Amino acid sequence: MFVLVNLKTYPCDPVEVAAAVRDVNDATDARLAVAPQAAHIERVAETGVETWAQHVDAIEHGSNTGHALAESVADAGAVGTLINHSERRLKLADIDGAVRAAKRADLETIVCANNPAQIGAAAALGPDAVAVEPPALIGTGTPVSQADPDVVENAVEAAANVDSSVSVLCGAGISTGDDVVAAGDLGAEGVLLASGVAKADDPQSALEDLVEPL
Ligand SMILES: O=C[C@H](O)COP(=O)(O)O
Repeated sequence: MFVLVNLKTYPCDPVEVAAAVRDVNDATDARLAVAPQAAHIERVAETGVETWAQHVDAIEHGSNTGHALAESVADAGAVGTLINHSERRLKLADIDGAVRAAKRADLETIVCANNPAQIGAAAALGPDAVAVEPPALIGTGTPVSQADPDVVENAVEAAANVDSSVSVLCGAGISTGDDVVAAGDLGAEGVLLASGVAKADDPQSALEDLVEPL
């Protein structure tokens, strides 16, 4: 399983969490990575953890003030990027452009979507993976893999119907090892999570519990 920890803009120490993700990754068969804010990518990547961006824009070098250029994110140390996270929604054309920009910079891509229908559309854009996240469950601690298993199974089916090479992750409310196992049982190849680790008093302990059954 792939466990991608999104730090969003939570007031955690990104380097401390990154070091915990790195150490737990080294002690498990699961693949763990972290997605810090853009301003923290370089410091996080220096810990040796697999580092992802939270977003890139559908742009090239040029006059794009305030945008996130895929090449700059890669230069800072990211190896992949989320696109169209529920908290950073894009228009369809911009999702397509962001996937292309990420590929140009050799970044792995995960396109997020709200539901299985959107997952099918996202898979058609040719990302490496898609992630289904019902917005109503994000940050609630109620795991999508248990509260809404149909959405995960239907997302897996929707992606496979379009392109069987596109992996499917799920996210929202996932905070325990049982939640991750349930996601895998529904056909997800990974999970996207945030508050369960970024808001934990002891992120390393939270991560150890997450991967313990894997
Ligand atoms: O990117 C992560 C997802 O939005 C899930 O967030 P959460 O684990 O806090 O529910």
